[in-house]
Amino acid sequence: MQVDWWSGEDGNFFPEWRADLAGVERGGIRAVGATIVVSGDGRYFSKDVVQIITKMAAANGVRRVWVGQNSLMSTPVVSAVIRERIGADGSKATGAFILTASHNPGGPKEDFGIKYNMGNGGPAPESVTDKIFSNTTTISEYLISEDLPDVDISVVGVTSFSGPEGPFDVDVFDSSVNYIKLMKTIFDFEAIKKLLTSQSLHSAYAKHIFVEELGADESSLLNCVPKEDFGGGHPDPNLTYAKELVERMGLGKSSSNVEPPEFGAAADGDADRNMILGKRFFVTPSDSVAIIAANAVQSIPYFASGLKGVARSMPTSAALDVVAKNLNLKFFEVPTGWNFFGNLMDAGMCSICGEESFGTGSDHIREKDGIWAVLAWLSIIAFKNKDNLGGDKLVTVEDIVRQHWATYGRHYYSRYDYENVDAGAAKELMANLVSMQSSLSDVNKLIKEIRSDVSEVVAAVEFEYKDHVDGSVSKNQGIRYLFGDGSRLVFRLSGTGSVGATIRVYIEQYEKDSSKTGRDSQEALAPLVVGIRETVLTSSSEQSISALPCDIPSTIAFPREFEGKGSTVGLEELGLRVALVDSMLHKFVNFRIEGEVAEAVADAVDGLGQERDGGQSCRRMGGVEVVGRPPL
Ligand SMILES: O=P(O)(O)OC[C@H]1O[C@H](O)[C@H](O)[C@@H](O)[C@@H]1O
Repeated sequence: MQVDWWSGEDGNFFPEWRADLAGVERGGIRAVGATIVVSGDGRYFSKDVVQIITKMAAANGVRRVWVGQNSLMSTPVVSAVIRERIGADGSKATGAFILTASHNPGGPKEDFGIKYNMGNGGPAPESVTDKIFSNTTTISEYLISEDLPDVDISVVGVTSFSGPEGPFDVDVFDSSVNYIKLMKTIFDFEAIKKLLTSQSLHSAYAKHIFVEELGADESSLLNCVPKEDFGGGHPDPNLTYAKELVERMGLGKSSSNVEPPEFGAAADGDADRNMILGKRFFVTPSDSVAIIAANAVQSIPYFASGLKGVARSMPTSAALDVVAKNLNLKFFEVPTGWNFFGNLMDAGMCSICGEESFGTGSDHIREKDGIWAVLAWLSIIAFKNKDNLGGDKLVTVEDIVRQHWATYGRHYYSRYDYENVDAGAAKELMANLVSMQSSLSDVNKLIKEIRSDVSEVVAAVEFEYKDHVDGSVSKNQGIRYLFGDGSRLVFRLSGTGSVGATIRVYIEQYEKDSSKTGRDSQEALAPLVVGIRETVLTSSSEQSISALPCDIPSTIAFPREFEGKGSTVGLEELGLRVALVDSMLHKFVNFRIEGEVAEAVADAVDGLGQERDGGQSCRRMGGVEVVGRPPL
């Protein structure tokens, strides 16, 4: 379709701005003549924003805007489109505006966000985002072609305009085609097709890939029709928010007679994060990337000739490090944020990477990729069962994880989040933790007084990263306390929290003895948790302590790992341990303990006072609030 959109009265539309734009780079991103992708997870406001950005692009001399049909394009697909798609006129994308607030809820009263991805398909690096931010502090005017008509983005096709900045095209297309083509070059779809009997998935692309391409039953898909408000749900793929899936997989509280499927997975709003589940079994993201790396060469055709290297973000558990060491692979530890992996991949140094925040991916694109992670897991399961399909007993997700622990050892792992903390006080708390680096003997004395069975802190360091490729340095990336037995405690300030500050505490302990790798995470980590919480409290001033949330209780990122029927830990014992740990912390803050363990805690420490809250099972004991959801 050809449209003449410009209706400037004197034929001289914003001439001074045009002159300014000729050859100018804005924030390091060249606008004139560019081809930009604009799309996202389809959340509320996306369709309006597509039209606004298109009009601004036209006014800024952009040559083409590529839009996913109905404004839909997941973050990994955007990355693939930037890297792989060639327009009808031979054009390639310059960069992309991704309209999403990722794993945060959507809707008229919820979140909206815009991310910018670069020409390599990856997120903009700090140098660019810093520049964008600094421009926002000085901007005094912006260009927009308000008379450019809206484009119907529900219909696939190119609309060409001619206007004062020259020709301008809006190309609306179905992005799943490019992505599926790419996935077929990576995975053995036939092998996965043979395997698929039942699974549960969440993604706009799920139907096309898993039902149409791989033959899965449509009833195995949950929430796969994009909605502007995600149906009122919270799109973070974790055990707390993917409630329906968690129930279906036998990890919830309801005792349904229906046998759960062998495999379940979830993605977030823009399908870059993923959660992998087996029947009554949760795979931590840190284990997931390690297991994919350990099995990739045999199970995934794309990696058949070997891995260039592997990488994880700093707070992610060291499970991947052990795989790298055993398989003699190059290994990198980078700060939190996917852009750090991109540089390594562009330089051919890394094939597979992952983060504890439910991100897993490879160098096929420059973003984390939820569907890729699901296909990777299905490929591993298909490979492990290749001589066994139709047999009585499938090698399951749980079998694969337990085999992995038996071979490489297990990293028990938990993350605690303190949300909505006063930003100044959070900074102070972090500064105190940094200053404690110089008094390790005091820290050790303190910990030993509380628990003699915790090994010594041998180093406390603030993580700083020098990029292996461009030499840039990223400072203040979190504080690590490293223990003699390989355990780690990490403190970092979240970069994505939306109110005040969020402090994250990551707790990790390595167990090599295969007879001990089957324990419950909370039981295994209990001594360490006691040590660290007391350490935090001692390091903190009155001000930062009181800034830790009281009204809004701290949340816990990973619900307690369920061990299925054969739980090795008595809830009562576990409850007492948790109570011990928390009684130390809640001297100062309300700490929320939830779910089965919460009940056990409540029973164990009953008598300290209890209340009912809004019909929900809830008791308060001193500062501890107990509600009916699973903890860690
Ligand atoms: O800073 P946090 O809140 O811990 O979030 C960290 C995460 O933020 C975003 O989702 C990035 O894409 C991830 O790469 C990163 O891991």
